[in-house]
Amino acid sequence: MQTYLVGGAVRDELLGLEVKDRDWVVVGATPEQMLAKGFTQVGSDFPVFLHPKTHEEYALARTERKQGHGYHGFSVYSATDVTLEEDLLRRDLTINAMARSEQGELTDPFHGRKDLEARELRHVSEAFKEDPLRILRTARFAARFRPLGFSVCTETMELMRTMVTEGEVEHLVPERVWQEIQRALHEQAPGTFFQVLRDCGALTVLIPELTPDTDFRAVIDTLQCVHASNGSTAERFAALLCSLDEPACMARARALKAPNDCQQLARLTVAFIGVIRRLDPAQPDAGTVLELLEKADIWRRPERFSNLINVLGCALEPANLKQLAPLRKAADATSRVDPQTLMKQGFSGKELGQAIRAERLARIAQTVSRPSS
Ligand SMILES: Nc1ccn([C@@H]2O[C@H](COP(=O)(O)OP(=O)(O)OP(=O)(O)O)[C@@H](O)[C@H]2O)c(=O)n1
Repeated sequence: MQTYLVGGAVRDELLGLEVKDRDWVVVGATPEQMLAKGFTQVGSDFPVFLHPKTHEEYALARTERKQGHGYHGFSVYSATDVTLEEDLLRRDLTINAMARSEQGELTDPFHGRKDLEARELRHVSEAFKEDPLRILRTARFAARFRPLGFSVCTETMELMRTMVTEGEVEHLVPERVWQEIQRALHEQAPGTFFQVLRDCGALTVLIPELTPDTDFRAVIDTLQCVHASNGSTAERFAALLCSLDEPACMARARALKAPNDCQQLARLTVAFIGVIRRLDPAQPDAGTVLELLEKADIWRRPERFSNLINVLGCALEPANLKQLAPLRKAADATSRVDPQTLMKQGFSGKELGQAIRAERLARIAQTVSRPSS
């Protein structure tokens, strides 16, 4: 029995990066031997075990072959005669297909180290085609390692284009797609993820609303700006969809099964952008401003409002950016309207609602509808 460190840990160590998760491959062992050593088996699809002390994952060497479309229908073969090289061959990218033995020796049959040095993301073999999720993974690695100078090599980009043409991307389930998008949004260059998907044609399937006419440079810059401000997933997702109109944005957010907070922030972002572009910068209309603040329910959701302002600060064109200051001032002024005071004045029920609204409107008019002095 031989144990090897594999995948991301070997890659990151060679890049001089911090290693977070360590995955291991065990060659020449049976499940019974692993259990006898105190490992616990996890996952029913393939033989993967958790180390009794470190709880790191140890997978028995295996080969995989695809039978159906998409992410379903893999047949897994695991036995003591599966070699390390065979296990590495089933992997996605050469930089992820290296192994290090317990003695420190590197096994690198697909020249992952050379590709690391050349900063190239390259598929290991044609088996890459068997898993369309790998298109998203490759785009994600491109987004992660872009600051180090990595890009997808020509041959892999070609292969990914073929996979898209053959309809493979359509078989991915929304949950898996969302998982990759969510991770990609937090990589170092999130825009690169979508650029790679665009270059291979997958974006037309996954987010068709981002059409060839979309100002993609602006989308990438907005994403990068939100990334630089350490924005949440919802802020990043809103930045991604901010160039759409409200119905298109909502339809796509739902189809992607984005979580509720992401859907809502994206919807508010596109709604605000649409109205802000039409506001008179010298004298914004108080009623319109109030409607916007109501739509965002800023009094009950102040944190979401500050997320919204952050995305808008990245998404708006310079000419419209100056509208954010009056919006903030209006938010501040209206948040000081106290329903308790109005109740003491005798307002209740529907009238209380109207009085609150009237008071908010008056305060907005005072703060934003006059040219600021
Ligand atoms: N669809 C996939 C998923 C995983 N792998 C292989 O399994 C390893 C571990 O997968 P994962 O933990 O998802 O990725 P890491 O490379 O460890 O990257 P991360 O830093 O994101 O954890 C990868 O390196 C790769 O060799 C693969 O070939 N194809």
